[in-house]
Amino acid sequence: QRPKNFPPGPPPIPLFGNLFQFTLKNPLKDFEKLAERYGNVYSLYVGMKPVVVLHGLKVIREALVNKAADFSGRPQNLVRDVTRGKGIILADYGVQWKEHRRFALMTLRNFGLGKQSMENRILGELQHLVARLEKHVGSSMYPQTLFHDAASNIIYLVLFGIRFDYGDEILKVYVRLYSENLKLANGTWAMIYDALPMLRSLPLPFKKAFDNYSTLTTLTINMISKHKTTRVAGKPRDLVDCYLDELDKRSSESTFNEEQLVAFVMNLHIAGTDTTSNTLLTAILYLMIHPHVQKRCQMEVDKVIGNKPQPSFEDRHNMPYTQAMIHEIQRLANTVPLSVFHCTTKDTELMGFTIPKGTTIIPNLSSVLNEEDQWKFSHDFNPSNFLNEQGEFEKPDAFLPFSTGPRVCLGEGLARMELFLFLVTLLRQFEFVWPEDAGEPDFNPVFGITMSPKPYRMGVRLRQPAEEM
Ligand code: HEM
Repeated sequence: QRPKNFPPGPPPIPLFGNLFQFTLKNPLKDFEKLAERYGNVYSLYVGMKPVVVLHGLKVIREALVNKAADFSGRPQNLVRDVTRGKGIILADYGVQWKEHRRFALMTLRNFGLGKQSMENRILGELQHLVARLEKHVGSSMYPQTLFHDAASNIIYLVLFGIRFDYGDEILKVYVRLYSENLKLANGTWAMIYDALPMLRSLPLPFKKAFDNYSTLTTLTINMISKHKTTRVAGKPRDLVDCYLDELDKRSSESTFNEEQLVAFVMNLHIAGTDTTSNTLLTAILYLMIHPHVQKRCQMEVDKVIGNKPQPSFEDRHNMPYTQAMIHEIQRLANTVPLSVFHCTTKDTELMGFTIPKGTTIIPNLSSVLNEEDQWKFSHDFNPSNFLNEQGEFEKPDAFLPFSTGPRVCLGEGLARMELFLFLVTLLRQFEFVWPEDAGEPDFNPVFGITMSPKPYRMGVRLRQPAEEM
């Protein structure tokens, strides 16, 4: 029985709710169909638990922005149990979250979003990436691991000021465990965990998420301990040093403590690796299949960067087409399609429906990124979605890959800087081609909390700047 005046939805079956109505391989189409049938605010049952899905820009903005205080909690589920609500991503909408979010934003800013240091860390990593790609010039390679490693290194450079060699064994463990947990978190077993609490103590595959997290915690604690041995209080080199300085300043009642630091570090690593690298992988896939878009970006890159040794983030203001291409990639990559789930913090109302406190809310960001009346070309890959009639870069309101409201992605600034500097640097030096023997490209992504393109090979060629061609 749905609560009184609750959003409508398909009838659930006892115990399992609406679980069997979804193609677990990719439920996004099912979400689409349900919105057509029940409207832009509808409900589902995951087991016995009601969940409300928000579809389209208008509804998502109404909840996450206009009624932010009511809709910015995080629900109780597998991921939350694994992390015990520590850190930022899954913290309740309360003091711990607020203090850590404010600290993270401020520190990321001071370390150089808009200033030099962050940019230098990214550009430094890119030199390693370029050197590695040069080894593959004239042949083809699978870029997945390399891009993951590079994105992970950037977060590590921000957190600890260190990087791992590509293919490093510890890095492999990190990336594997994080990726496994991300896939587990959105898969069948996570739903079964949520739906059927009586199964939670059994040795079923969701136990792996707890084991993985425990290994990651130990690795992170070791990293922090090692970092402390070279730290000078009051002279921060990176984000972890800043946190330790903050710990020295705060009283014992503060929400800042060592356990939080471990979760905080892991949060930023997990949130910043798969998201950025999967977006980059999507970019290269589309650019290989649309060589005219690749070429047009390269012409713009050559014109604006000229003989400068490296691009800078400021250059984006003179590169409307490349900016449009990157945003269009983010729209289609749909990297975090269902956002991170929210939860109501009190009994509330939305679009005339009543939603009780503690209800899980799924903001379907995918529905906004593909919403027909919001985009000139909602179904195609077309950078013109982000260009006005004068060819200037323009960002429609429905560009929400980072979500919106107080929980909006905390790493948006860093991610945007990474995507720009990565793609401009790579397109400047290389041409990427779809290998002749690679068959038909598959644009259907692998579904998860973060979506990734299916593994593919990319052909790497060295290129000459346009004026020399
Ligand atoms: C293309 C790259 C990225 C995309 C598409 C992306 C997307 C998102 C989305 C959709 C959310 C959920 C927002 C919500 O709950 O409404 C989120 C949250 C978050 N992201 Fe990102 N993200 C990206 C990169 C990053 C990076 C590089 C970092 C690390 C610095 C990061 C850190 C976070 C954190 C800490 C949160 C939780 C915020 C909170 O709960 O207050 N993200 N991100």
